[in-house]
Amino acid sequence: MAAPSIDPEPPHKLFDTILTLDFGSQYTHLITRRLRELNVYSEMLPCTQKLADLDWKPAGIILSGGPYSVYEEGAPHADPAYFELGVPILGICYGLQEIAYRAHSENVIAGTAREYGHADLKAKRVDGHVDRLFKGLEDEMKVWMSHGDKLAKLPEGFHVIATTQNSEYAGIAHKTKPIYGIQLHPEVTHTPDGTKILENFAVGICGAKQNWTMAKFVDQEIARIRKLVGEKGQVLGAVSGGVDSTVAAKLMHEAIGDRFHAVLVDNGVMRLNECEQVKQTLSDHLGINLIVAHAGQQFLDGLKGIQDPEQKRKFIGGKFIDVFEEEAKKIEEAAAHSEKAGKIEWFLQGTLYPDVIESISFKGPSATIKTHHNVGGLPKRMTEGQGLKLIEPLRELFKDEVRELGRQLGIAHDLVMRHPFPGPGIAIRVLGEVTPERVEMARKADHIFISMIREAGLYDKIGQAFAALDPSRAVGVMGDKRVYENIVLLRAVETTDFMTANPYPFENSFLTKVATRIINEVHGVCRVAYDYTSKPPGTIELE
Ligand SMILES: Nc1ncnc2c1ncn2[C@@H]1O[C@H](COP(=O)(O)OP(=O)(O)OP(=O)(O)O)[C@@H](O)[C@H]1O
Ligand SMILES: O=c1[nH]c(=O)c2[nH+]cn([C@@H]3O[C@H](COP(=O)(O)O)[C@@H](O)[C@H]3O)c2[nH]1
Ligand SMILES: NC(=O)CC[C@H](N)C(=O)O
Ligand SMILES: [Mg+2]
Repeated sequence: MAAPSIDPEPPHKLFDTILTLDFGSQYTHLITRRLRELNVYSEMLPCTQKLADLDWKPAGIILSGGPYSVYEEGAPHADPAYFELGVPILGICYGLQEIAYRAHSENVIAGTAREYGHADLKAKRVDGHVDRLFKGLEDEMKVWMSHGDKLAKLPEGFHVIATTQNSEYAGIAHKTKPIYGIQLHPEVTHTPDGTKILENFAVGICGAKQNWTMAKFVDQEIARIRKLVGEKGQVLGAVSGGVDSTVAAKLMHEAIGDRFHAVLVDNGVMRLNECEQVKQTLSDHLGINLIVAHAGQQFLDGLKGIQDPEQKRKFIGGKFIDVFEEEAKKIEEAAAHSEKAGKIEWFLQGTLYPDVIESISFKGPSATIKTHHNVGGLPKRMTEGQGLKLIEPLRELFKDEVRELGRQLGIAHDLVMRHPFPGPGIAIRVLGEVTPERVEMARKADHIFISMIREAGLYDKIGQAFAALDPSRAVGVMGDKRVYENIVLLRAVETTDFMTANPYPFENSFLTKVATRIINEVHGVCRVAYDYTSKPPGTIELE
């Protein structure tokens, strides 16, 4: 995982920020998402974060849900100092139980029945009106619950602000301090009024300004990069033509112009005409100084004989660095006698917030399913070997925020909405051994599939689609002749976060047309199959 970059003025110092302390719920990041959708900036930190180690003051604090029971040994607890800070606090589910438990350990017990799913919540009226947490939500509302523990008693100094049939204490508030607790999950879409509750907390109660906008972020980020890099600093960036690296590159170009050097590695396993197209888009349309390093042969030679997916990924990750290191040297040598002479000090990376969240989440990094080449090792060996410092302008953003940022920067719709494409490219879509002939078959099939998806107007409805080549062969009859040829696997998924995904439900007739074209046009293929596996248990890529 990327090392933190040096930030002179990170967003939490520029915007009113709600701090979300993560107690391990599956939904914690959604709290941050919902707040940002309200234009309120929010960051998530593990529940073990001590207030004294925080160098900024949050406008409010949210304690998330979590899988533990507050009363069990080893259960996590928030630093008591947050309760002395004087800023509003909202506990959600485990967070509510944490608030009650710290008042008295007997306040929370195991419930007799788990409450999982929908419930009808009634905000309680006091002197004729509901609490300000439920402002504008006077009527009964549908909410979503997921808990087994419950409050046995109301903590001292609190009163009830909402109930459900099963939860006497579905919402509580301190009588004099701005401390709130709710048993329901406002962050999930199954609670339709949840965003309003979060807005009432963040804006109404914490007084956070709703000024987190992409336009403002762009200006601030450009200023931040200029300050960080200085007047002469040079930045190297690995740019794939994918959304993240293109947006990061454009931002960098806006900030420092030609002192930014983008390098695209033609690794021999890119899609049809991809390198030419990326070069054209970046150089001609976006004005970015892009160098294409033609290293296809090196990659394909090194892949010879490798069957194992992890071995392929590791080889490709390592080779990428070799090529970048060579390019960095070449750029420095070429500039040696010009006014741009000097060492390249910085390395740009398109790290996104989900990567950061995964590394700081209380649950800890997830088990390694596959080594993503960029996360696995690229920056570390790169930065250590070359003594480069990392710069990560997107590390606070979610993917759809990056897309929005791309639009703000004037990047064309097609590029902004482009499906992700993994760094190891077609090499992990040719299952088993990678040979130039097999890469070519997968490449042609992929091109036909994607073109037909575009023509059918389906591209933006699909999260990611591609064709892969199976390592086995099948018998067929073509032109009255027996053939024993290759099998193409088509995969297309609907997903928003790429963590979970469902197969895209194409019409049969569409898939039949795609299969016919692939068999007719891609020499060496006699069968086409569609992959119906969701993620989990499958992953999006096949290797
Ligand atoms: N062929 C390549 N040449 C140079 N850099 C690459 C190449 N492939 C991947 N990278 C680097 O690896 C990073 C991670 O790749 P990843 O696919 O996650 O992001 P992306 O390509 O920018 O965007 P997307 O997720 O939309 O494909 C890229 O941001 C880029 O820095
Ligand atoms: O840059 C990348 N380098 C990699 O090594 C890599 N492996 C998978 N992916 C992409 O990550 C998303 C999730 O993929 P999986 O479900 O296969 O893990 C999907 O979008 C995949 O395309 C990669 N991206
Ligand atoms: N979703 C949650 O935060 C659950 C909290 C606690 N583990 C319970 O079962 O009640
Ligand atoms: Mg990519």
